[in-house]
Amino acid sequence: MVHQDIHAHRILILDFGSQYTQLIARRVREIGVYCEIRAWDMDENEIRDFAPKGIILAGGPESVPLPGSPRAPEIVFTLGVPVLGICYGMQTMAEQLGGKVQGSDKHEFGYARVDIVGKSDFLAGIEDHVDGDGLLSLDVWMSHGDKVIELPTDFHILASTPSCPIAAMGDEKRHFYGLQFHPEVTHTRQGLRMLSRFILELCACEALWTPSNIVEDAISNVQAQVGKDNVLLGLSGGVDSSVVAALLHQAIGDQLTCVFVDNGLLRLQEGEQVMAMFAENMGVKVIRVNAEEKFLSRLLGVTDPEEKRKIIGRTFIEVFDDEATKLQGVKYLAQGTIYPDVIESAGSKNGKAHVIKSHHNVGGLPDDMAFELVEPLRELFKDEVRKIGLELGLPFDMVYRHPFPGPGLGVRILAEVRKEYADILRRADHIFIEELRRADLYHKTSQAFAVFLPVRSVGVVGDARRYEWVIALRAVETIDFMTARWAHLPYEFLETVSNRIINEITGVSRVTYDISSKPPATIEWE
Ligand SMILES: Nc1ncnc2c1ncn2[C@@H]1O[C@H](COP(=O)(O)OP(=O)(O)OP(=O)(O)O)[C@@H](O)[C@H]1O
Ligand SMILES: O=c1[nH]c(=O)c2[nH+]cn([C@@H]3O[C@H](COP(=O)(O)O)[C@@H](O)[C@H]3O)c2[nH]1
Ligand SMILES: NC(=O)CC[C@H](N)C(=O)O
Ligand SMILES: [Mg+2]
Repeated sequence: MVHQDIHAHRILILDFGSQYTQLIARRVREIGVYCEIRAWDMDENEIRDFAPKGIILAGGPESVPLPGSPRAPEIVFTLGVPVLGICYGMQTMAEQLGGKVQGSDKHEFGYARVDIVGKSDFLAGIEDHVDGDGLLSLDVWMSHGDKVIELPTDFHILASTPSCPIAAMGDEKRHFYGLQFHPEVTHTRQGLRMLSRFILELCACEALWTPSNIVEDAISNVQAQVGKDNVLLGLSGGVDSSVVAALLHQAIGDQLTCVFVDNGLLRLQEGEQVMAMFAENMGVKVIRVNAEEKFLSRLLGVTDPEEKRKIIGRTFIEVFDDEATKLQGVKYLAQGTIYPDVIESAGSKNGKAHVIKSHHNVGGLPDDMAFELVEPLRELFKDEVRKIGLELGLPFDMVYRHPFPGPGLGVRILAEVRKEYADILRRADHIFIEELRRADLYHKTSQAFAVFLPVRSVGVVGDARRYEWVIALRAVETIDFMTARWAHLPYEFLETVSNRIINEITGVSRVTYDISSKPPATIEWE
């Protein structure tokens, strides 16, 4: 039984376009409190109805002194709840409450030490250093050009640096606070404590957002939504759909049927593993559809990445549709949509973000679709999805496996997709992953895979000339997949993988390692 509404104690985060806004939300969730990110121009009535226990104004690239720059809705300051402004959020708060902000194109970026000034509820007991005179200071991370140069009415300075005298400010009565630095990044050593202080003490939120509460809540919501009807779930064996399968299996048992589509673009033995795990071990109803022929024939002659993605997306839906028709009486389609998918597709809808690539499961659903959607992970970040996967009893290895995109090898063959290329790539990928596991490097990288390059290159294997294809290896480290650093894998390790791929796969004469980070490259090659 869920005795308390786990969404009741909630924080609203208004986004001014900073890259760190998602990070703030993840921190708030880590603290155990539900939060949502909304655009800075959220409707005032909606803000009232949202009923936040506190509001965070996040950072942004714009400059408060410039005409037309965004402002927080006035209601933020009249609702009677605590408000925390971070960077741009602090600057607009200062300006809107009667202070002054000075623009500058001189950027202050990186580590700074700020001195704590006076006493406040907000920073009491939070410090990194105490010098001989009892002066307290904090190690923080800054990224700004503009700064607040006059305090708004009733505010005091809480922290200061020589170049930024108002580095933190507060109005203790209303519990309005502003930080010029970023508490959400780990380089601000006490950042999490500051956010906890704000959320748990000043906003008086209870930490109800825990994995077991999330699971209980999701189960009862799904039961209420679907009643006695049947649900179809596209199961890929990836983290998100697997967690949905486990969750729905607990919630509605036999009303769930999963469809696993073998599109011919999967990793080696993927199908067998999915069937073993779900159908045999967990007793979930899984239909395995062999649609290799269908996918590959439609992809024949197609080389444009976006076109491939669209064909694959459409074909998936068609297969789900066919299966649902065969099953009859299926009213709901379940999906593993997670919160970043929702935020990012909203971004592209508002025209604020560019479409870099069309993800096959977002925005790809036909308007006249006969199903209603069940998306129990819609509010969760990937790390939360993983935690509830463990809570639901899925094995660690399944929950912490690398993501694998729905279009699969289709976007890792940089050419027309042919079965012979897919077969080569599958084997190369398998060797790479096997070696990563053997060297205990799999969980030290966030995602790793091989890419098939349609280039022939000369080699010599056992005195014989070879004129064959090139395989590129890609491995990245990332937390949120929005930015990523190429993984600095040991040379000896890369050597082992390269030797195995060239020696064991006759169609390959050369292996390269991708050393591009995201941005400017993306993780996948197409
Ligand atoms: N081969 C497949 N068969 C059935 N459904 C699939 C397949 N591939 C993808 N899907 C559907 O598309 C959704 C999105 O794919 P995506 O790869 O983003 O998620 P995932 O596979 O569940 O998790 P992960 O991101 O860890 O790979 C999945 O949740 C699943 O519903
Ligand atoms: O389910 C998916 N359908 C897709 O169409 C898709 N495209 C990219 N990805 C995955 O998203 C993450 C970021 O990838 P990019 O840096 O290439 O955009 C990486 O983890 C990619 O593997 C996809 N996942
Ligand atoms: N990170 C931020 O929010 C930056 C705010 C503002 N654009 C500045 O440069 O000061
Ligand atoms: Mg996947």
